Amino acid sequence: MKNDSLIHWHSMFMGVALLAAARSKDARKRNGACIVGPDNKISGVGYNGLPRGCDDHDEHYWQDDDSDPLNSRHSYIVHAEQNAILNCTSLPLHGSTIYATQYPCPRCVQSIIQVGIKRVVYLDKKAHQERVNAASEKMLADAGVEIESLQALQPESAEWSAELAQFIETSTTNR
Ligand SMILES: O=c1[nH]c(=O)n([C@H]2C[C@H](O)[C@@H](COP(=O)(O)O)O2)cc1CO
Ligand SMILES: [Zn+2]
Repeated sequence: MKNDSLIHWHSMFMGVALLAAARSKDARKRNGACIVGPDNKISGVGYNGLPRGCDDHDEHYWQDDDSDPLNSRHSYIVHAEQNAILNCTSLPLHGSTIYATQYPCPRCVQSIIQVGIKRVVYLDKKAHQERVNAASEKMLADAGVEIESLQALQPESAEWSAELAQFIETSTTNR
């Protein structure tokens, strides 16, 4: 008998992004991203973390001094969206959609545009990063890349994703 009880495509792809986020070692924020082709095939997944070979246990990488690039975590962490692009298993990414757990920063937006991704679907948007988000938004608009919140696109998927995020948050303890 056929089972009609299944999740929406948007839930699946944001769910994959959230599962990837659960692998992140960043105690401040765990982000994930999933790139999907027009045929609903996943071509790349990533989460925020240090480049390969850089030791996660080296506290130097996680320092918070933004006045000194050598001692700032921002010099070292590869963003989730960037990792999803770098990890992609099929090219080109023209016409793809990227599902991101967070509204992408301008640097990631540059890469998103340059590889030909045509749509961004995000889960959360940090209100206090209004100016940064506006910079991302301007580039995306000028480049003709659509950006929409999962909440606006598919409210049920957004609700489902928020529950999954909560479950991951409470159930991941270094396993
Ligand atoms: O778009 C993003 N994608 C992404 O993976 N991140 C990562 C970088 C850091 O590891 C973590 C927290 O970012 P921040 O320190 O900029 O608040 O989330 C952060 C952003 C937004 O800045
Ligand atoms: Zn970014």
